[in-house]
Amino acid sequence: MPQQAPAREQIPFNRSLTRLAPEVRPIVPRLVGGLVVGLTASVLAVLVPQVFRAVIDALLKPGPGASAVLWAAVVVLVMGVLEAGLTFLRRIFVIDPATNVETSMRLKLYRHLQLLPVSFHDRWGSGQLLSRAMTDLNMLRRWLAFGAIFLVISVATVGVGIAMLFTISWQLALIFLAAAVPISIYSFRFRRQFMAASRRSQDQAGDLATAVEESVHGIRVLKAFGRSGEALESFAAQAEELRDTEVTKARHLAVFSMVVTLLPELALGTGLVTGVWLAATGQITVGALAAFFGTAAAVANPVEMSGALVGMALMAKTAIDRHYEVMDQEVAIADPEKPARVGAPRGLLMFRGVRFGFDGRGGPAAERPADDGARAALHGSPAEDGAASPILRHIDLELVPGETMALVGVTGSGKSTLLQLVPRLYDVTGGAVEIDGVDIRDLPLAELRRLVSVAFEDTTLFSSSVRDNVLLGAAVREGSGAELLLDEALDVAQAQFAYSLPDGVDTRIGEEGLSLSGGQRQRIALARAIAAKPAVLVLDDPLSALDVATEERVEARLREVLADTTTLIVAHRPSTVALADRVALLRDGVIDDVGTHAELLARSEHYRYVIASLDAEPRDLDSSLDPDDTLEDLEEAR
Ligand SMILES: Nc1ncnc2c1ncn2[C@@H]1O[C@H](COP(=O)(O)OP(=O)(O)OP(=O)(O)O)[C@@H](O)[C@H]1O
Repeated sequence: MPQQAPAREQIPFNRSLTRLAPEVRPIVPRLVGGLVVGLTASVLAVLVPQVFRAVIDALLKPGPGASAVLWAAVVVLVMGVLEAGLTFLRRIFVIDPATNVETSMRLKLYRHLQLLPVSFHDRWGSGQLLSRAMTDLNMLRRWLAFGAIFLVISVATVGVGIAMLFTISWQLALIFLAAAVPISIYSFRFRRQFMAASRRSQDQAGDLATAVEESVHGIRVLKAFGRSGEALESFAAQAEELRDTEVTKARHLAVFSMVVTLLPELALGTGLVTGVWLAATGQITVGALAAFFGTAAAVANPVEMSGALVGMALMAKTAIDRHYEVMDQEVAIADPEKPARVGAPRGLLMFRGVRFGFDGRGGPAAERPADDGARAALHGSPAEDGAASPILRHIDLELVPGETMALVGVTGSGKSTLLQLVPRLYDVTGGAVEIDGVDIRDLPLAELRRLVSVAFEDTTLFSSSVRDNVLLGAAVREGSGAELLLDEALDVAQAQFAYSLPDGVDTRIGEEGLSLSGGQRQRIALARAIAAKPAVLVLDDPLSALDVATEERVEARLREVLADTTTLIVAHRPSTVALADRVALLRDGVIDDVGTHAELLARSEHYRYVIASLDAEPRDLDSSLDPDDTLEDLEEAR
């Protein structure tokens, strides 16, 4: 299972917000518009008590007060309508742009995920990426459209309100202001606690999403081994952990909300007693007293909301941090600054002193290649020699154009790893892989991946038609040329079954479509590799799931294709070895020997051992390889 994302340093709030600046800049005018109308609506609400003050004071004065009441009613009505209209306008101003920011950030994240090397995806759980792409960005949108604006409006409303309170009575305003001191002190503690819990919960939600994804993917294994119960238990434990964190978060929020509700209420109570005394002693008018309570209530409202608003802001901050943790990951495998071209490809594939090792976290180990200092400087290869013991210590191998070479070695010797270096799924940590004499790191990635085509042992099909899956890497993907390519590829891979599917080659396969058998999937994947018409074909045991008869048919057709395509093929079966012109024996991180199957059988004890331990069938060993190799030879080697 991929590990969880590594823990990061605490990033100050303002620095997190600064990261968002380029995304938010284009929508600033709309946000400011939303803010202005929102503020105006809020200030109107704070001003309403001033009208009451005027009315009450007018009524209490001797003389006719009825017209004042009527006017006041009209003013309050107009203010109410205005406030409602402005609130509506605020939503119109901010919803669209906030959604645009969410979509644009999601697209950038997706694009970056596509660019990031396989080593990154080895390390990060899919749920962590899923939760960042969906939940975090959704939260950010809601904060931009509502939380951020309301936070500013609330602060401004409280500011204006307190200023109004001072115009009414400085004594009463001071009482109200006194409540702000403990609130401010407590808010620091709340911020720290809530931010930690929020980070924990968003990470745990990501892990939970990974768990769901893994168990859905592995549902057959879980069922077949009767381990659904254990899976549920482990999931329940993770879900429980998340629940605990959510409860902790809610508790912090509840305590803070209690403080910000209680203190203004206490201030109001104290203000009531003091206000009545001030009015009774003639220090303020009755109208002023009424206005004080109206204004204080208008101020208390945003203060009470501040718990939720601050909580939302902290969750949005966590979402920003989590987003940029991924966006900050270096695209270590990228196009070269000065790209080279191969011209008309011949398909000469060379491994020159290639070294490679994983760093224990799935990434390529950092090392400075002793034999390739200039290259290292050019490509910025990381330093720290010997960060991990290399799987490939020194690979020298040459495949001449059109040659088919089988790669054999004991399990775990690094065959698949070596193959993955050719399309640059991982970069060598020393030495170089070259195609037609050009270091593959000097080729634009698009060109390299046009030159090289792969079929992995573990086939991945996408949720789309057979046609789209097969033509995924093809130069032409529409029209009669594409149809010809498709027919040919399906024919070579013996995947004609695709025409008999419910909608023929338009049948949707993959995760959301029709389920195919392992052998059918492998043949579609093989057809995909063939349809790309590469100069170099890299096949990782592509026939392992086929039955004997189908394998024979695929091999017969594959030989024709392989005749003029340079092919490196990992072989786990003697019949696959039989496809090759030469065989390379991988042992202890080096190419131990290269030669024809017969030559290696004759001179390499280790080769005889490896061949004997392959998934041998009498048919394969007797007929597919070399007429001189007898089963007795192989049994002896075994
Ligand atoms: N992403 C990865 N992160 C860390 N180690 C890895 C990773 N992929 C492979 N390895 C390790 O590299 C070694 C070589 O693996 P590789 O899959 O290349 O072997 P192989 O020769 O193809 O094996 P097999 O014949 O069983 O398919 C193994 O020890 C494996 O555990």
